Amino acid sequence: MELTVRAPAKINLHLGVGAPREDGYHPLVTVYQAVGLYDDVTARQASDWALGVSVPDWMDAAAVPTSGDNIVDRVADLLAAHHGIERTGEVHIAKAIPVAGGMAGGSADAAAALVALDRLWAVRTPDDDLLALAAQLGSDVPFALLGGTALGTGRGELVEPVDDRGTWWWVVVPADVGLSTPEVYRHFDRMFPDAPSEPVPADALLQAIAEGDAWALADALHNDLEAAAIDLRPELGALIEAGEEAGALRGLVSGSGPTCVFLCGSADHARSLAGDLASTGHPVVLAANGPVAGAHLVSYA
Ligand SMILES: C[C@](O)(CO)[C@H](O)COP(=O)(O)OP(=O)(O)OC[C@H]1O[C@@H](n2ccc(N)nc2=O)[C@H](O)[C@@H]1O
Ligand SMILES: Nc1ncnc2c1ncn2[C@@H]1O[C@H](COP(=O)(O)OP(=O)(O)OP(=O)(O)O)[C@@H](O)[C@H]1O
Repeated sequence: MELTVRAPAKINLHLGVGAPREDGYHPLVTVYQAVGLYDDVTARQASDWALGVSVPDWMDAAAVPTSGDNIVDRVADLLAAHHGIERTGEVHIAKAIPVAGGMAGGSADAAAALVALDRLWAVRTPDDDLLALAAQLGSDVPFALLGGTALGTGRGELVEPVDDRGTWWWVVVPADVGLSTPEVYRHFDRMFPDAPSEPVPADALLQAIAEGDAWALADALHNDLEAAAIDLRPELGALIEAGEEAGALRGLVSGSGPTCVFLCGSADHARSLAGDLASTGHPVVLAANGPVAGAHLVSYA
């Protein structure tokens, strides 16, 4: 048996971050959107456990761990322990989501691997258990299972779908070198020692997407980690300015960065902005629409 599960990248349309909790995590009010950039996880039966990774030409293969500390190794350990079985399988991750880019690529792989190994091992884990295991693996992982557009609270692991009437078009510009998520949160704490304990609410954003109004969405996009990411990588500020000057409705750092995303008014607009940014010295420029589905089976043989 061989099966492939596909899982999407995310953008945080709204990322409100509060002062750190006692456990060190930051309380969040976030609106996630799954966008059409995907990693594929393929799993086949084997007597042992083996994991391989492939990346597109533009990605640094060395940035993805393969010797036992990939998040997919942790998924296999956790799901096997949950069912009291040994982990087995030959698993391959085909990456397309920028690594350490603020688009939850590792979380997408974790969600895809949960779905793939659950099928491969025929253990029929109930959805609620899958969501609880996902939350143990990382704050962004439950959303990668759910997909669509969703409100995230707690440390981001509590997710519920929200009304989204738009089909939104994004241009995505990854950086050569990723940023560490914990480092960006630490930098946020240094820059904003008086951050309120309650994160900024997402009301304006939720209204904009419920109405499907692109200009209202452009106005309402909000990321509390953006200033910290730009302070660590000042070139991101210039990139956002360049994208907006080239006609994006709005540019924004994605999550903890350093990937920047640009909201466009249509698919044509996204194609033309992507061309403009590519011709001004950005070697990798991608386009993606959202919302799209969470982790889902795409082939089974
Ligand atoms: C920046 C976001 O991508 C926005 O969705 C997420 O908050 C990050 O989610 P993630 O990468 O799945 O994060 P986790 O694997 O749960 O945590 C990694 C580290 O990020 C920091 N972290 C994460 C989530 C959160 N609400 N507060 C935090 O301070 C902590 O230092 C934590 O040790
Ligand atoms: N399957 C994987 N894909 C990518 N990185 C992985 C994977 N497994 C482990 N990692 C490690 O996790 C780190 C963070 O990777 P990831 O691509 O998930 O970052 P991110 O997209 O910024 O995360 P987020 O947006 O959820 O904060 C990488 O630098 C890498 O060392």
